[in-house]
Amino acid sequence: MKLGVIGLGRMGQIVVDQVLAADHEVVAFDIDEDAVATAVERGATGATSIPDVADQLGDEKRIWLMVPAGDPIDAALDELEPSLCADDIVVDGGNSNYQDSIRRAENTNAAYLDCGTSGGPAGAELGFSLMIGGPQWAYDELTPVFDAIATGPNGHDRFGPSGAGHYVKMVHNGVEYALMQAYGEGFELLANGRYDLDLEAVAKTWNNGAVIRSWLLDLCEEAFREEGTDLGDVADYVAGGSTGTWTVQEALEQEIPVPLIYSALAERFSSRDMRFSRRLANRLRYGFGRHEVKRQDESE
Ligand SMILES: NC(=O)C1=CN([C@@H]2O[C@H](COP(=O)(O)OP(=O)(O)OC[C@H]3O[C@@H](n4cnc5c(N)ncnc54)[C@H](O)[C@@H]3O)[C@@H](O)[C@H]2O)C=CC1
Ligand SMILES: O=C(CO)[C@H](O)[C@H](O)COP(=O)(O)O
Repeated sequence: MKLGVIGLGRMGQIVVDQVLAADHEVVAFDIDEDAVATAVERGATGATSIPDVADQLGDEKRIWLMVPAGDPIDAALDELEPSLCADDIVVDGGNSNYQDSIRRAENTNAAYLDCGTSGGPAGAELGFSLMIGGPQWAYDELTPVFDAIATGPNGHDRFGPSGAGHYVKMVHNGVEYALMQAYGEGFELLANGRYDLDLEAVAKTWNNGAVIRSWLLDLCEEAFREEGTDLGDVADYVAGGSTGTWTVQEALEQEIPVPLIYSALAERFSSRDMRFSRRLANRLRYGFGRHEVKRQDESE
């Protein structure tokens, strides 16, 4: 199969590599010329623009978008649309909102597959886990490509019509937030608790047979090994947040309680600013109890 890959960043270059390794052809494009050059070095054919990708693919175009979620997806689709027809297939492998994916599927001439991708750049050697929504025929047609990019045939599935793939990935990310928060809280207690512990050794021991072993715990072990048991100068700041926000919004709409996921999201947000509510609580304790007001340079 000949696959067009648009977006050759951390994830897109892996898609290129895996598809080439499975003996398919790749036509690669990115707005960053260096990224295109890298893909060409690895065996892809470079394209100079999105319409050039479409031209090089000929009839029955199969195209994988791996650009950032949001406007870049719409911009890429706007450029592709004049070249697309009903026999073509476009996959969005990024972290798009499932509602955007439903809208895009309705507004394109091609079959549109929304594909949640998990595993991250660090998991590339194993292959990804792919959560897919959209027409069954398009999923069947692209199964050789999914087999190549995923861990194998068990590493991908179609979960329903348009939106289902990104919906499942949205909830996956909510679970990811909660797991990270749970590991974080456990290690925070150990770091400040009764014993002088080597946290890398704790993570390693837990990862060998413990109930809570996981890839995220592998990554905890790596973090303590590389940064030190006190995490060195790693900042108290967690970026991201969009997929967790969507998960919580959806849970509210469905009236499903997700307190762990919400707490993890709130912890992220509260890492970004000094919290007004905590500052007010600090001052109120003085108000009612004449407890000392901690000032900013002495808050540790
Ligand atoms: N990095 C990760 O761990 C994971 C990322 N994702 C999702 O995959 C998608 C891509 O993520 P990354 O590869 O990490 O991002 P990235 O920022 O490393 O790469 C994005 C690439 O898209 C290119 N690009 C942007 N607009 C473009 C356009 N209009 N036409 C062509 N190329 C364009 C950029 O130049 C860049 O090379 C995002 O939706 C992200 O949320 C999903 C799972 C894991
Ligand atoms: O999808 C992913 C992992 O599964 C991406 O790494 C994503 O960026 C994580 O979400 P956030 O940026 O909100 O932390």
